[in-house]
Amino acid sequence: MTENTVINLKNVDVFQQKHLVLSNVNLNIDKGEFVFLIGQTGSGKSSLLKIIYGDLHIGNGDGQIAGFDLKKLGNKEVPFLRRKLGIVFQDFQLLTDRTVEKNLDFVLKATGWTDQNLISERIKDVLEKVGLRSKIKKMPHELSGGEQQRVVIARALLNNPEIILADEPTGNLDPDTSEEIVMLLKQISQSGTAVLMATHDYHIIRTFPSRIIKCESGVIHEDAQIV
Ligand SMILES: Nc1ncnc2c1ncn2[C@@H]1O[C@H](COP(=O)(O)OP(=O)(O)OP(=O)(O)O)[C@@H](O)[C@H]1O
Repeated sequence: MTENTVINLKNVDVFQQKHLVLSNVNLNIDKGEFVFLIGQTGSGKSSLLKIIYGDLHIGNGDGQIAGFDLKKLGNKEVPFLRRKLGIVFQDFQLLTDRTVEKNLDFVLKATGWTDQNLISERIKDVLEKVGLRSKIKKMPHELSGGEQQRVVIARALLNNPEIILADEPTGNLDPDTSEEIVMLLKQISQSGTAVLMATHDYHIIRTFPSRIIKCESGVIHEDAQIV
């Protein structure tokens, strides 16, 4: 572990209730790294992400995530850990009853922002980053699937996260749009945010050669080869 480490898991056992999903997980991810997380359905990818964002408690082992010690993480600290993380899922989970701007405004206010000028600036900044500045007043249903996913990525960037966790972020998108989303996540990683992306999409993995971690038979392997 160095000063650049943002995810460090040591000898971690991942449980779903009493079921041991992954044992003895050792994983180190640095600032700015882009990492694919692969493995068959049920192999433990989402469970591993849940450990990282504090949704599952670690049993055995140790974990440091963006400066938080998972062993000492109580329910009260979880929201503070989540502010260091941007979470992007397959189903877009935008609030459907309000505009893009109001979706982002809601998250900033919920995470303690109060100055309306700073809020407006931040919303414009993140929309600029994802190429959607002109869609600020649109409702989610007026956007394509790819655009909605970009808004979700913009939302994940609001609090300048150290890590983006993406669980099948291209699962509902066509191949070209999927490539655009992954290109955007790659760009984000190049500006210093680590990205850990769970995917089943081998076309994407081949198109964007990156570090790969595979969940298989209850353990993780580093740098699995994709044929
Ligand atoms: N809430 C839960 N309670 C009990 N067992 C669970 C729960 N969630 C997942 N599991 C089990 O944990 C194992 C790992 O599931 P997980 O969702 O992490 O796999 P995954 O690799 O993300 O799969 P997928 O690619 O289908 O999303 C599976 O055997 C699953 O049945």
